[in-house]
Amino acid sequence: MSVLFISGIDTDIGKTYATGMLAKTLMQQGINIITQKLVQTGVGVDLASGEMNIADDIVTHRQLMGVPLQPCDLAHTTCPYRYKKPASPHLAVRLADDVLDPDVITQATRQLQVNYDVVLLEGAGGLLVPITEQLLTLDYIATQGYPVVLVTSGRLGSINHTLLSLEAIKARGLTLHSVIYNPIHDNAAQTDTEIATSTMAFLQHHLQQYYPATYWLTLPYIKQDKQRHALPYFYLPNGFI
Ligand SMILES: Nc1ncnc2c1ncn2[C@@H]1O[C@H](COP(=O)(O)OP(=O)(O)OP(=O)(O)O)[C@@H](O)[C@H]1O
Ligand SMILES: C[C@H](N)[C@H](N)CCCCCC(=O)O
Ligand SMILES: [Mg+2]
Repeated sequence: MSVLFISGIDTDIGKTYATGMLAKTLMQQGINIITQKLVQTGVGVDLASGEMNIADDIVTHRQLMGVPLQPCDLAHTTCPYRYKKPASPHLAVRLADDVLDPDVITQATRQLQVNYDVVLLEGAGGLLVPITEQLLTLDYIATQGYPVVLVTSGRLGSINHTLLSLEAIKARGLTLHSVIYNPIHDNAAQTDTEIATSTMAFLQHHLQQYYPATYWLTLPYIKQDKQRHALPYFYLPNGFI
């Protein structure tokens, strides 16, 4: 499998951190890997050139990987579609008076595949986020047949969001490659730790029962200044890729 689609149960659930950490770990295992962002909203404009900046999530991926921005980043191949409004892509595209052509994204992925063995393609928000008025993220994944990695957490509400995402993936006949549990909400300030622990156990059990071939991974907590602190170890099961 050379393209994995990284989705999550919602926006801000940790897809970017999971994608960067996966890329870093697989890179350390000798895999020639790159990340891509489906479409980025909430992007700033470079004052000097007037051009849209490189996608924020791509910048974070490279920081986590510990590599500089690549030529394919500077050429925006890793995220051709970038928009100013921090909103659902279909709205951000409309407000920019633009048209998003999914074939452009597919061509960008194919171009990356020429130079890299694995592409991790991060979505925007969750699986049913519209990238155009007519096309949901999941519609796009289904046309490509990409296996899905789903990022979740232990915050109250995650069980429902996770199982709904699994139903949607199954309904399209797609492969659920793995579920990544992000412990970001596991401290008492964010949610009840008893709820987080129970949510994790419930989801793990559900996967063992109904998705025995799916990997379960736990993302480490990453200190905010990722460039100064050594990154924690991210355990990937044997045969993950
Ligand atoms: N494992 C983690 N360790 C530390 N901080 C985290 C972790 N996961 C997420 N965060 C924090 O939560 C924020 C949101 O996470 P992230 O940007 O990965 O979300 P996302 O799912 O990629 O959102 P989007 O839909 O906008 O792409 C991050 O900016 C970071 O501050
Ligand atoms: C701007 C934000 N951080 C994301 N990149 C976009 C999230 C879109 C969510 C749309 C929705 O589910 O209502
Ligand atoms: Mg992201």
